[in-house]
Amino acid sequence: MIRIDSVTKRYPDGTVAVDRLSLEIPDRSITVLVGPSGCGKTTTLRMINRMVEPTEGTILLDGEDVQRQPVTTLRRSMGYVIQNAGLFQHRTIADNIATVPRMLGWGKRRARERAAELMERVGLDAALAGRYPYQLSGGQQQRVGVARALAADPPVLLMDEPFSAVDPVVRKGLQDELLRLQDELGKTIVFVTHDIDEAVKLGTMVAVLREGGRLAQYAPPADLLSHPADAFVEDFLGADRGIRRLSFFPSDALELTTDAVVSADAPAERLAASDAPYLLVTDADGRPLGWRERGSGGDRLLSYGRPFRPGTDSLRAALDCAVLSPTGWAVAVDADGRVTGVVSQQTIGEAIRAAHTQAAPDPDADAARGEDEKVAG
Ligand SMILES: Nc1ncnc2c1ncn2[C@@H]1O[C@H](COP(=O)(O)OP(=O)(O)OP(=O)(O)O)[C@@H](O)[C@H]1O
Repeated sequence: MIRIDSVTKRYPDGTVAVDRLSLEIPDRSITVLVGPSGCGKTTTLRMINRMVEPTEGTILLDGEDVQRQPVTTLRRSMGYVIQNAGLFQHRTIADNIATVPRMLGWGKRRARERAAELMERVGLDAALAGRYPYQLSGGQQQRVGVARALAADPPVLLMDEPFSAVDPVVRKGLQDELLRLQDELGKTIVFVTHDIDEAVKLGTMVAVLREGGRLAQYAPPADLLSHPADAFVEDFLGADRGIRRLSFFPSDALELTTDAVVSADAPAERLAASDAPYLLVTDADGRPLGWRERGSGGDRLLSYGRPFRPGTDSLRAALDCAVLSPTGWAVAVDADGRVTGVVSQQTIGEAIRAAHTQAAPDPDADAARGEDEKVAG
């Protein structure tokens, strides 16, 4: 939908912010531009809606050169969200959200209804509608920023470090919310961040830029983690690359066992009969209570840690549960929190090896990717 074709931006003082950048931004997905400070992310984003004009190259939207489109029409098709939300401080939350619909000539009532609908969509309490931005938390303001950008239902959303100014917990909530919203709305989102974890979590495609505004790599996040194009990308991805990549593998193929799971009200012989070193004890509803060490007297139970949900959680989550568990076994539960089985670190290790083998790319595909990268770079 958006095609950036050999675009360069040289500012009047001679700074080359973006250097011959080419990217195909797929329709209805999140494409993340990531890289160190000053590598040209914001400049690239602003060239898409023509807040900055390229020095060379073209940007096509649905096959049409954005330079040939009137700026107002272009910007109406693109919501824009920035860090700290950039809200109008003297307008209420509802009026902030209704800004673009009102500009487009919508009646007051319709605009207000739209604002209410969007507040619900982005998880804001309707009671906040009459407040002013300073009366909201940073995270709430950021949600208003997203709602405002979505108000006229533009097909494209440009987001420039939208979640950078909030604390990590709020940030995670906003990221989850964006993914949920995107599932519902299917916008074409271009998202700028300097945080590689955010990029890997949100992006369908991730473009890593390096200083001087050059493209270092453009790939889906799992490929980025498994095959960084060079030392710069590898360094930028940081530590724990292997572990982080496990987030892209599902945990539902893990072989669970119920041999070591017993109900607290099971007869004592059942506990004694098992030769497992640890037994997971559940309550009458099948929810986990803790681990009992074989041969240990009394009712003392070891913590079962945090369980994982096969089908929803990744192999990374399952491994984390096993690593955190005092027994080395992870506990699997269903949506109601009832135990469906347990799995050892060793079994998880085998599943990881199998996942890596399945995911190993064939050499031809690798060679093709190398060519693409050369073209893109
Ligand atoms: N109006 C301008 N005039 C001159 N140079 C500029 C201008 N705007 C940006 N630059 C320079 O262009 C380069 C790229 O800036 P840009 O803001 O696009 O980077 P960025 O990757 O978004 O950075 P950050 O992560 O710090 O926001 C930087 O060296 C910056 O100093």
